This record gives sequence, structure tokens and C-alpha cells, in this order.
Amino acid sequence: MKTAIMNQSVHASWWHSVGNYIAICKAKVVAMLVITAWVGIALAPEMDRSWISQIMSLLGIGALAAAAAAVNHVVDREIDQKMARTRHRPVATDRLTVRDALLFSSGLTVIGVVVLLQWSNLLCTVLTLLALLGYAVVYTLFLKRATPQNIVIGGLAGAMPPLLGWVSETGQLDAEPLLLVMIIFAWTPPHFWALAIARRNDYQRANIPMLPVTHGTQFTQLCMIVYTILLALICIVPYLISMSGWFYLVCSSVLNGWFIVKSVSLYYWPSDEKAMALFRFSISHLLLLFVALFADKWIM
Ligand code: HEM
Ligand SMILES: CC(C)=CCC/C(C)=C/CC/C(C)=C/COP(=O)(O)OP(=O)(O)O
Repeated sequence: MKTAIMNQSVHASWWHSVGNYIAICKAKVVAMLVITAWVGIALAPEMDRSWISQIMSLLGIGALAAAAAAVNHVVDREIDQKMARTRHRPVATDRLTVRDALLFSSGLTVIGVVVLLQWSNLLCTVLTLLALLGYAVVYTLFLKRATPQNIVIGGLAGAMPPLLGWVSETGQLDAEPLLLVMIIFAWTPPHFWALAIARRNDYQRANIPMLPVTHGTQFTQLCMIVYTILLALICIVPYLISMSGWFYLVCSSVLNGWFIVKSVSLYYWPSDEKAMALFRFSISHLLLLFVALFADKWIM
């Protein structure tokens, strides 16, 4: 009986521990990044690579993205303690030590690099490592604390996966995947600022210069409209250069039109609930946009 209870508690603490490691990976964000990388692979020219190489490339990109997220949890632990949204995070609450989180991140980095070198190519590995450094070091350690343009510049790291997927296939840089990077780059500010508006008190308390804190919510909402329009314009280019067809054009126009309307509505009739709804919408928007890019390739 006593042994059974002990076994049960060992089991429970093992699951808690696994849960902590999954949490510092930002698993849902990484899943989305991997989906965009997958679309990069799907849209690349046919290279006759095995599906095992493709899956392993995605796993390698995912491992390095998760490693970057784990470093973010370590570097940001004091900020995270001050914000209601993040104060329960494993490193912020000492449920996971800095040492263990960094060891975990290093392990993921080594695995990711070996996997990418083995199943993709050197250029893809180097670019993925640059994305890791861009998010974990350039954005988290410097930009986030320094300028309200932090997420605009830092967003480049999160926008890289479609390019990484494409390069894992071809081993070279091309204009088409750069266009996919531009799409996520323009999507990121309205995605994040919607959340930052609703959580501006958090950022103020943590002394982080997010745009709604430094320039107010109205100006941020105006910037969101500008970026959603820019996004809509960039999204037409894949059709114009015959990279994607009419199915993609129709889907992306509807999605972007909806994004613009929701941003304009937030500008004229602002509320925190509406900002949070827009943040959630941005995630479905990007997912559907990339599903449309993927589906278009098979329909045409
Ligand atoms: C610098 C760029 C970015 C910033 C600052 C940012 C910021 C955020 C923040 C603060 C959250 C809330 C996280 C939470 O409460 O746990 C979030 C959620 C999310 N982000 Fe972003 N994001 C960025 C780029 C991206 C990119 C490039 C993608 C995908 C391609 C993405 C996908 C998501 C998803 C799927 C969620 C929802 C996660 C969940 O429900 O737990 N983000 N983002
Ligand atoms: C290798 C590779 C592809 C790297 C991608 C890097 C990556 C995981 C980008 C995601 C961006 C993201 C979730 C930012 C959150 O901002 P934040 O950290 O300020 O948000 P927080 O307050 O929730 O921590």
C-alpha cells in the first residue's frame, strides 16, 4: 500500500516536471512555427527528398525554436514574475531552476543542429541558429527592454520558418520564401500589439517599453491598421508572381479584409475584450492563410 502511494507520487512529480519543460518550450507557438515551415517545404520546388528528411527537418527547426523559447524563459524570469499573464511560469516560480532550463535548452540545441545537419543542409542549419539567436538574444535580451519597435525588429526571427523549410529542401535562398517571411513579418505587429493593448498594465508594471505603454493605445491601434493594410498588400504578391493561384488570392483577401475591419473597429470602438479577441483572431488568421497557401498548391 505504502509502495503504491510512493509510486503514485513519483509518477505525479515526474509528470509535473515534464509539464514544466513543455511549458518553457512555448509548445503552441512552436507548433505554429513548424506549420509555417512545413508550408515552406510544400511550396519549394520538388527536390525528391524523402518524407523522413522533411519530417526530421521540421523536428530540427522545432527543436531550435523550443530551445530559443526556453532561453527566453530564463532571461525574462524577473519580468515574468511582475506580469499577471506570466508569473506562474516554471522558471519565474523556481519550479524549474535556471541551470536545468539552460541544460534543457542546450540539449535541444545540440539535437536540433545534429538533426538539421544530418537531414537538411548547412545553410538551413545556420539560418535556424540565426533565428534562435535573433529571438533568444537580440529580441529577448536587448530589443524587448530597449525600444517600442522591439517586436517589429524581433519579429523577423519568428517570421523565418517558411524560409527555413524552403531552404531545407533546396539548400539555397530564393525570392519566394522571402515573400513568405515578409507576410509573417507584417502580421506580427498587429498580432502582438492586440495582446499588448489588453495587457498594457502588465508591461507598465514590468517597465517594458511596449508601444501601448510608450505611445498609448490609440496610436498603437492606428499602427495596427497600417500593418494590416501592409499585410494585405504583401499577400497579393504571391498571386501576382504566379507563386500561388486564385484560391489563395480569394482566401487571403477575405482573411486580410476581415483583419483590417477588426483593426479599424478596435480603433474606433476600443476595449480590452475586443483587443484580446483580435489577438486570438490573428492566430486563426495566420493558420488559415498558410493552410490556404498549402491547399492552393494542390488545387492548382
Ligand atoms: C516577435 C514576435 C512575436 C511576439 C512578440 C509574440 C508574442 C506573443 C505573446 C506574448 C503570446 C502570448 C503567449 C502566452 O500568453 O503564453 C503569443 C501567443 C501566440 N503566438 Fe505570438 N508572438 C510573436 C510571433 C509569433 C509568430 C511568428 C507566430 C507563429 C508563426 C506566433 C504564434 C503564436 C501562437 C500560436 C500563440 C498562441 C499560444 C497559446 O495559445 O498558448 N507568434 N505571441
Ligand atoms: C529557431 C526559431 C525559428 C526561432 C523562433 C523564435 C520564436 C520561438 C519566436 C516566437 C516569438 C514569440 C513567442 C515571442 C513572444 O514574445 P515574448 O517572449 O516577449 O512573450 P512572453 O511575454 O509571452 O514571454
